[in-house]
Amino acid sequence: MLTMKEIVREGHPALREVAKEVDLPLSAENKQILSDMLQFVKNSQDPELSEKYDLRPGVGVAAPQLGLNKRMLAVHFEDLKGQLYSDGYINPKIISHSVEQTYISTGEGCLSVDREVPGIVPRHKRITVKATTLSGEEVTLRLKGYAAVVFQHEIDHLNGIMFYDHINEENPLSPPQNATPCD
Ligand SMILES: O=C(O)C[C@@H](Cc1ccccc1)[C@H](O)SCc1ccccc1
Ligand code: NI
Repeated sequence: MLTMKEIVREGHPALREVAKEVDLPLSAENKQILSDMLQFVKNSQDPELSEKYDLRPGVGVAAPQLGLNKRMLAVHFEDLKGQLYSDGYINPKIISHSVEQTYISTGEGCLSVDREVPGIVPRHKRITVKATTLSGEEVTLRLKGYAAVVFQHEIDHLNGIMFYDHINEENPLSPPQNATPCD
């Protein structure tokens, strides 16, 4: 099973690379990797397992955080309306997004960043994502608010972008124009 030992930390080159598209259908190896990533996120939210294996709670993880140059990510979370998002996604692509922005009022963290980085992280409020799921289904996701933020955070990892790259250096705590909090 994956633990925090497998998560690379800021400074590791994998976090600043643009990850390569993954061949489909998934090889057995890539299917196992993505399945392990999804299980890791689920385990990180389990009180007993997270304590037993010292897992930091997370709602998603991207393959570059395991040092893997692959466009794969896994998420497991409920949005603020209780809709569950729990799957692995391959070659996700944001095909459209709103001009309107959103943000988490308390800022963002990252499993690959072992420090607090205060600041508002502006994100698109609505995004449409095309991807292939762990089971091989081609899907189009229309995401808004918190779900849109989670997917943008993870897709950023596939493009070598860290959440703090989006924080306004002069006014880190000031919400951007045309933006409303998602929480
Ligand atoms: O490092 C990662 O990619 C996982 C992040 C994803 C994330 C961070 C901030 C906002 C949205 C997604 C971890 O989930 S950070 C820890 C965390 C745990 C619960 C809720 C939000 C963030
Ligand atoms: Ni992250």
